Amino acid sequence: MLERQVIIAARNLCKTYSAGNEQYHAVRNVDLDIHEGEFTVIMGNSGSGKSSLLYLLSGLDNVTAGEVYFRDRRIDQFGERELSDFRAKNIGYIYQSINLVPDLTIWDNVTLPGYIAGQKKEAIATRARELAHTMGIEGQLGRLPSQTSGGQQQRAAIARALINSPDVLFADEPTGSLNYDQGVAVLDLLSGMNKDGQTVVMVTHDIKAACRADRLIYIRDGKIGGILEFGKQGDMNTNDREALIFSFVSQKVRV
Ligand SMILES: Nc1ncnc2c1ncn2[C@@H]1O[C@H](COP(=O)(O)OP(=O)(O)OP(=O)(O)O)[C@@H](O)[C@H]1O
Repeated sequence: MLERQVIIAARNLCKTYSAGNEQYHAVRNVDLDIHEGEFTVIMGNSGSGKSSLLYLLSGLDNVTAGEVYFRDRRIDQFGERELSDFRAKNIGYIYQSINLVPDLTIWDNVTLPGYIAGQKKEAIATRARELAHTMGIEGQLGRLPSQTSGGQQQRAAIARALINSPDVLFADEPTGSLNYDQGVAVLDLLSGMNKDGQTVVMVTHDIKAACRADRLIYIRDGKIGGILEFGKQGDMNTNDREALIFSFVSQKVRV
């Protein structure tokens, strides 16, 4: 087997939130490697710290303690400007709540991060047209998000996350607000991009969605509760994979 390249590494990662006099330890001493080209899925109960972990790995939030490396660069020590430049160029993020800017058209939403990353107008437009075609939202580009369906908004959010051809695409429950067919279409898009080499890290509650994983990480109380490795196995059918994930997750929930 080829040696897997680590693209993001977390060491002894901690996140503590303060609310009034109380402190909440959402991420506790996590050591984790994300491999280049893999489809990593993160599962765990509600409130277990999945989104918090994603924010730290992607440089969207500051760590309380510990280290985050992107290849050989230590991003938790970046200043604000360096961090936002890093995020714009290297990271794509699909938020749990879609998060399109309501008074910008779909086109403007999709292209905005291109301008933030300092790309040329023509290059942004070419990439945006290409992504709109792949995502099937060409007919919606002139509309406001409120004039499109949830599935179209989610596909626009994916296009926006991909406009700068990021090294890593993070997706926080990208199918959470979609109906079954829309959800499958979005997962097919993510799987297709992964087959073409895109590194994907996705949080989901859905076992069927988790079947897309090469590697499944289970989070419990802010810690890694277990890791299930599939690799790029074409030989395991979806039913067997689903049964394996179900038994893995059920066991982790019970422990
Ligand atoms: N800004 C914040 N301030 C205080 N506590 C927070 C904050 N953000 C998250 N938390 C708490 O940290 C814990 C982990 O939250 P997080 O959103 O990471 O969980 P999650 O596993 O993604 O949950 P879900 O599956 O419900 O989205 C929760 O108990 C949450 O209430």
